Amino acid sequence: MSKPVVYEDIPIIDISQFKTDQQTCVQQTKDACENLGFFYVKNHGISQEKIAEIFDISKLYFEQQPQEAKLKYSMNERYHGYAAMCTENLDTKRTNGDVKESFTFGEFNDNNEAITQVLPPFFEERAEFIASFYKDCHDLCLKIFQILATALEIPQSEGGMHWLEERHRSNANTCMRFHHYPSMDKFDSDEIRAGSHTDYGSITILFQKDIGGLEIQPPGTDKWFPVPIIPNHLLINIADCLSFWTKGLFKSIMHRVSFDNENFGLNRYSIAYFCIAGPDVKLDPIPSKFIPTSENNKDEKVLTAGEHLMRRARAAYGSGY
Ligand SMILES: O=C(O)CCC(=O)C(=O)O
Ligand SMILES: [Fe+2]
Repeated sequence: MSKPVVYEDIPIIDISQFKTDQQTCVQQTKDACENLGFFYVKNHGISQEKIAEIFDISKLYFEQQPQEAKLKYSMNERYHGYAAMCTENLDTKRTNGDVKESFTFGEFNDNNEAITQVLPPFFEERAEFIASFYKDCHDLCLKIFQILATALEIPQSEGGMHWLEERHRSNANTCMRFHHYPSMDKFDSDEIRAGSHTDYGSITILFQKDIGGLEIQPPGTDKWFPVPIIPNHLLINIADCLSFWTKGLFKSIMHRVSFDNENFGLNRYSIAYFCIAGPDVKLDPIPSKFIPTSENNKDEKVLTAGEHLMRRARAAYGSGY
């Protein structure tokens, strides 16, 4: 048994080291994925100016667009678009709804056009910038996939360091979500900003700003630990598909966003980039010496990334979408 992890142990990975000291970078990342499934990255290549601008766009949208205009572009059947306050229960055992509103962007084409949804004019006017930010996020995920595939020592003949990238050639299910968690007049411990959940895709990049509240539950515990915001660092977490592909070696752990006595009166904004494999990509084990092989029952149907996503999204949004 590895030692219990606490939040102080959320590792910081300098991903520029993948070029200069690959062994250290790869080993640190592997340990982080096996222990906690959450880590910070620094020298990640996404400019602070762009991050500030994308937060400005998100804030302006939630603050200034009339509710009627938001609702006109409500989530479509692919869960892209606007989701009003309390329409999602990330913890499917809860029914009050998470105290947040969100807007989800699907994929963009090379002309910066959204291809899975019709964008509201407010975002259409800013589509070039939003698409370029989306691409920055994707490029960062591809870098992280190279590190993870290297860590797993996937044989060249099977795809080597490109094994994970290959499975993300289609970005059809990847999405970027703006969150606005509004302030509350009084602290109510029964309410939650985002109920406890694991993420559905491969990895998530989380951009937080100013106001904390994110908490994680280390594997094997029932305790929650706050995740501090570290300036200029991004938070990465392993999501379900990577846990399936590694048969649980990489951890997709429970996290939530809660109210506390200090933050309940403050608006919170965050942005998540959920990098998700192509819809038909199978979630069978990665060929790696670190992952035990078992005799697969040939008749057993292997779940695909798309099936897992739809199953989880349907549970969280109910039949409302
Ligand atoms: O807003 C946050 O900090 C986290 C949100 C989250 O975990 C999610 O939407 O999956
Ligand atoms: Fe999450």
